[in-house]
Amino acid sequence: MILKTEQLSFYYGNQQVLHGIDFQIEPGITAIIGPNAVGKSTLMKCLCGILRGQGNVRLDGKLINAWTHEEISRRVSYLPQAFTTRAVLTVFETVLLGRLGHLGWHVSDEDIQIVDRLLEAMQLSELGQRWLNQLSGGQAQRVAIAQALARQPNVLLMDEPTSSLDLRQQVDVLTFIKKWTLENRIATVIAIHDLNLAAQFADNVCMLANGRVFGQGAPRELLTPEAIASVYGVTAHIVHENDRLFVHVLGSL
Ligand SMILES: Nc1ncnc2c1ncn2[C@@H]1O[C@H](COP(=O)(O)OP(=O)(O)OP(=O)(O)O)[C@@H](O)[C@H]1O
Repeated sequence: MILKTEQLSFYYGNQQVLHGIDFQIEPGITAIIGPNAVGKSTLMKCLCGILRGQGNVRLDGKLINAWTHEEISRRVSYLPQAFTTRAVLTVFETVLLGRLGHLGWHVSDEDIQIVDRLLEAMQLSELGQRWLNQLSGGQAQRVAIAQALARQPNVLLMDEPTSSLDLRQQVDVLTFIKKWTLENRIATVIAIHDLNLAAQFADNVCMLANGRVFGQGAPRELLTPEAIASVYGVTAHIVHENDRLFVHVLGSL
């Protein structure tokens, strides 16, 4: 177990958003799914210590409050839903910034190799010298993902990392994130709306409803018509084909 919550609750003022969440993250990919405003981003922010709720969050068994900010940021990389920066930087420099925690007196060959590999994987090699403010939404999102990976964390938290990407990019980027997760034996948590992508790439799914964990388990166990109806209020048909699971949404209940 790398990251764990015990009876985690969170309030914004008087509004309780998370209600006693017990959630465990193992190496591999965990998808957090659930309707709008259910608390996915809030949970992600609690997992990396940006927000502090009631109950416990444990990183490598130790309470998150007991780690310093630097210690957390060396282990956990968090990619927020909206990546905005006014910094005047090129694409290459922005991804290299992800190496900040690793840099010694100078930028090593290894740092450059990692940045080059990530730029290539995110199909950004041609754009290395482009200014950040000259990118499309999808390109900027891939720069943010490359920077998060460049930090080489033990835990990678990504809030809707494919929301601006076209169909091909969604698949290519998630395929690379999965490969990176396995290669580095890390735990990657992805908040995502697309249930088909969650089924395709996640080893584990955590389904939230009303600020609570509705269920956690393998996509096949969790993504049933009954669960989808109960959590999203839609009727869905599930098809199993060539070891893959497909969710067809038929309509609102
Ligand atoms: N800074 C804040 N102050 C007050 N309320 C907030 C704040 N951030 C989020 N909320 C509220 O908390 C609830 C959960 O928001 P959160 O962003 O965690 O949901 P989400 O599941 O990530 O939603 P979405 O799928 O729409 O991105 C919502 O009702 C939201 O309006």
